[in-house]
Amino acid sequence: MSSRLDWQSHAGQPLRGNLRVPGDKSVSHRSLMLAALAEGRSHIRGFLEGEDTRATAAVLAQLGVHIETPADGERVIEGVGLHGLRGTTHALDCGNAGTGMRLLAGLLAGQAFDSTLIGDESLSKRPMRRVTDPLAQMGAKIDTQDGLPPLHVHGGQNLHGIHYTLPVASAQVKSALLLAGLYAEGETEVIEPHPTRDYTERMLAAFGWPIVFKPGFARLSGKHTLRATDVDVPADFSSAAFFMVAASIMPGSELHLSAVGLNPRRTGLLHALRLMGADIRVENERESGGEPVGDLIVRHAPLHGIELPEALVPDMIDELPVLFIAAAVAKGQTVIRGAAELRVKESDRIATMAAGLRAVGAAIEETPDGALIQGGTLSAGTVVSHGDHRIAMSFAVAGLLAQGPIRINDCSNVATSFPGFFELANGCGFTLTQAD
Ligand SMILES: O=C(O)C1=C[C@@H](OP(=O)(O)O)[C@@H](O)[C@H](O)C1
Ligand SMILES: C=C(OP(=O)(O)O)C(=O)O
Repeated sequence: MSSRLDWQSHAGQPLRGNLRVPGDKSVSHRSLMLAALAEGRSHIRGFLEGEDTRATAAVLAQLGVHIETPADGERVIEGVGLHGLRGTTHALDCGNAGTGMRLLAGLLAGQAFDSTLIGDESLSKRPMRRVTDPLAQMGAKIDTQDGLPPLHVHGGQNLHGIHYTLPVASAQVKSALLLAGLYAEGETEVIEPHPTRDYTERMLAAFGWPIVFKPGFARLSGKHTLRATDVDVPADFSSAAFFMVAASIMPGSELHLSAVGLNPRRTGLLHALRLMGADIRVENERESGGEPVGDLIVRHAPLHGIELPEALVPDMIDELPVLFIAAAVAKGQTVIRGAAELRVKESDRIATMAAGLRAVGAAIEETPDGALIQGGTLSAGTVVSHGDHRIAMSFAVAGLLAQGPIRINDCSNVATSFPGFFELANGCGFTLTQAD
């Protein structure tokens, strides 16, 4: 658990530089899990050294997987095979990571042994029935505390495949079912009304598991074998997002962001910012480790408010907090709808952003599934992040343009997804300081 840390974000310089943000969190979690269950040795490069992904690595190590760290951002994993994990009576601590806990719930549902998954204060408040209900339909037995963690996963259950239509757009739920499906008799099919990130599907295919998938659909059957493979993790679009908004709003800026993952289910913010008038070019598009990547060149441009197309929301679910900042300094009004899922993230991100923006003088009206934001000038103020990494980094961006410093309480969880943000930001023109 990290200690309490507050930041102040002051007026910045025009942002300049060539940055590579850390590895993708979603891909890093999945690469650990699939490599652990594979036959043979996998080498992961570009691994996110964040607290969330390290927590997943520690859980797998507790389950008997040998994981080496030859260098920062690298892991070498000796796969134990589909049935080679060893049970432990110790609780498995997922830290702050919803992804870790929900995917592991699916993976552990198929084991011969019992396990208990726990998390930090924020994770302990996040809804788990979205995974435990469909897993129960597959024959899993998982006890919760009224739908919240800890999760006690009973081993030795015979799982069977189901055909399941997701009630909410969630790659975590889809992935939990597919991971349980590896252990199930028959076919597991997941249908998504709104397609979500397909890293689990792509990576299962790369590890040699037969799977059929297209946007909004995935189907696999159980009892095949995963074969070790090397994984190159792209830079995390969600981390790049803070710099995309920062360079867009800060006059005189030009930032180059290299090798950013551009999976189409992640790039909603790019489209939204362009609709607002942003000047973002994608260059050198290529494939790396089965994922599209590219370099982004972001120049300052005057932004105007938009009605955010609802169809973009699932493709930018983690980027909405920083879009709120872009909207708060844009010309005119921005309307965000269809984003109720934000209320069940590390904090209630609609409420937390609305309170934070009001604290720095912005005009924002909260709605059940979004917000109406009137662009204008931001003032000095103090913002409570509720220990939510994306809120903390979003207000660090806001401080660039505010008329006085913005104090951001409780920034230690930035290390869950973006270790080194503070230094990288200060290196390209931010003025972030640690507050007493
Ligand atoms: O599958 C994943 O890696 C993730 C899915 C999203 O969550 P939901 O599945 O709850 O939408 C996202 O918010 C999270 O940061 C990572
Ligand atoms: C919601 C997030 O992550 P998780 O669900 O894994 O905690 C996030 O990183 O913004």
